[in-house]
Amino acid sequence: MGRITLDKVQKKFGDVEVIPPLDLTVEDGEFVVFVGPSGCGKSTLLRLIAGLEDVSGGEIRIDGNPATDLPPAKRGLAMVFQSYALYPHMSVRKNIAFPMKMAGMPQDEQDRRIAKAATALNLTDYLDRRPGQLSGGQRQRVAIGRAIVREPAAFLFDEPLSNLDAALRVGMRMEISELHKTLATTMIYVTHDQVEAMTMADKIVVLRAGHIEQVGSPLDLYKAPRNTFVAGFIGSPKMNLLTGATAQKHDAATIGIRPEHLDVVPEGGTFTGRVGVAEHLGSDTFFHVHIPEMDEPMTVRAGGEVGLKHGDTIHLKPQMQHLHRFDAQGLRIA
Ligand SMILES: Nc1ncnc2c1ncn2[C@@H]1O[C@H](COP(=O)(O)OP(=O)(O)OP(=O)(O)O)[C@@H](O)[C@H]1O
Repeated sequence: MGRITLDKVQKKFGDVEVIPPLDLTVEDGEFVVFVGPSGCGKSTLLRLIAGLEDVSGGEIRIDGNPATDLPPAKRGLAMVFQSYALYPHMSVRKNIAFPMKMAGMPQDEQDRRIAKAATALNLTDYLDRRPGQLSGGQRQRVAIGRAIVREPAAFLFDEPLSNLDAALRVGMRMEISELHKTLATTMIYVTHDQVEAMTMADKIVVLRAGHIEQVGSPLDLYKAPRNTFVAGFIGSPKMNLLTGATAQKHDAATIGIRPEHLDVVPEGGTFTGRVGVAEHLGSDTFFHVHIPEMDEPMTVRAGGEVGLKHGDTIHLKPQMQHLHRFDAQGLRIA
């Protein structure tokens, strides 16, 4: 079990309200990602759920039971931090066993759970090493192992991969997703990396200044962002947002078109501009295009290799079925 509900949960630090009253339900077994720019309150919200911060108002329930006033250890949740928080002088086995030892669990049960976690995390050959003899990715797996053996109702991850290099991040991302499928336990995961959010989440919660801007599946958010903030935040590279006469032509204050929904055409097209930067990746080509009537360069993602270079003229045709329209308040027009 691991259904978590937040009912008007609020957090103030002194006079500053970091999280205005907020409602959210995380269903049992769901993988939920909190995403948003730096300082939007992702970690604070996770720490409120964990019990590492006290709420200033509202109620937290775990599987229907009031948890707002429970200390962290009594909530049945396990938190995994970016900093690993391993004991350097203890072996991997002892690090993983630590919470079970503290709880006074019988040795044979401890051994069974360690063996199971080590198998799930490919750590069996490293159990007698110390953290200093492991790579960053292996250390993070030990930290996850220590969470698994507690058999928690939910795992809470606070930017667990941000200390790893890019290649390792991709590997660990997949390992955590696999682990979620194996364990089928609720996971709440904080990141500012929207690619992590898109690839791992069942449900993404987009936060801005402590407010929930939108909750939905990755594809819901990609296909129908509720406002210009979500439109600009989800998707990589970012959606192009155009205002002025171009938007007015479509009865909108702002229109959005994703880089992958602009076709490079030999002539004509809706927009004609000059290539600023061209990034040739082989699989894709990204162009940053200067269009005379626009303030900001437009980003274009062309599939495969397209042989245009800096200074060349480029003609672009938006795929009209993928145009997003927003009103003067930045809200999506249906
Ligand atoms: N202990 C504290 N005392 C005062 N203000 C705090 C405290 N902890 C966090 N804040 C403030 O609360 C806001 C939200 O912080 P939080 O760490 O939750 O953001 P975040 O979205 O996780 O950011 P990041 O992605 O940079 O880690 C920030 O403005 C931060 O300065």
